[in-house]
Amino acid sequence: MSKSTKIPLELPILDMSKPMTSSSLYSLSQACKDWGFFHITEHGISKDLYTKLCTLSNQAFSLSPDIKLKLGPSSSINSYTPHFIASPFFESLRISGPNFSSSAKITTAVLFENPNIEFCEILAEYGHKMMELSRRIMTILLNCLGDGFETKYLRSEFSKCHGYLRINSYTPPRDIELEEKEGLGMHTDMSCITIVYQDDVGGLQVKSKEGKWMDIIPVGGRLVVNIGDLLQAWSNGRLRSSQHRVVLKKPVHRLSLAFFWCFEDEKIVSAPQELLEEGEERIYKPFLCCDYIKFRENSERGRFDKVGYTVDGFAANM
Ligand SMILES: O=C(O)CCC(=O)C(=O)O
Ligand SMILES: [Fe+2]
Repeated sequence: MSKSTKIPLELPILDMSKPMTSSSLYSLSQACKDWGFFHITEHGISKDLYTKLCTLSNQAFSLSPDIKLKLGPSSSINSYTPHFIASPFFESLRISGPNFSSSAKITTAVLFENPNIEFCEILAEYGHKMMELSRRIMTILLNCLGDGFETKYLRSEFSKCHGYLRINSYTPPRDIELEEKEGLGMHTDMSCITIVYQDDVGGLQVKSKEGKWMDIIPVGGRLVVNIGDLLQAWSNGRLRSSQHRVVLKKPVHRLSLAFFWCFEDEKIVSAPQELLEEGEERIYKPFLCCDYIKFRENSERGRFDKVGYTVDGFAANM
């Protein structure tokens, strides 16, 4: 991979402690249409919680491959993605809701022989805070889509959403400075929304409509939010699920925490009639959420990269 030019992207920053004004709603709507990415601050997740979660996660990743492989990909627990699946430089641990604590217990019991109580408590706190944050962000996105949409759709469409956390660890090769490498290939997320904490190493990039890769520069205290395929389909393309990737440029370890907030498996994803302008057709056929997840998960290619394995390839009304 040749060196990519560094093009930082200016995205709106949403202060979660303040009420939305009409101009902040407008700039958020534009960013969701153009990029499907924005930042949030004052989100209620403390630096202390991040520091603890990152330290414990790094301890888990530093264990031997034999121990980590007990968690997956071929074990029934299946909460670990080892190197060489998404990329040679990427490995990942998954903690699932709604009971983050019990998911964390199972995972940490395998890793550390006994459940690591501190790790479990921190993962449960993080999981629950992310669930609440996702709901608050969805409320704002519904307000971007139209007057009264929050009242109409938040409960009826999004109250059964579930979440899971993927802790991503990137280990670049030593000679990385000679040639950049993809730590995580181009993909779209299968979620409604994803909330990402990236450490200060950076490397997350989003693809513009013109096909240029733009850098999402990490800034302390800010989280990245991006729209996933399920919400792109539900909003009839008004909220964009953009292709993104992670590029490794420096010989330093990188950690990220990606929280995915998704519709329940049995939900039929279909854009509400009210969202369609007069004469506008649905761009996606209504589909069962779990059928889409299966379509993506049945192949590692679909899970982590490659165009075609997106909701456009699955349900577009062509
Ligand atoms: O590591 C990152 O910054 C982003 C990870 C990501 O895109 C994902 O896990 O889907
Ligand atoms: Fe992603």
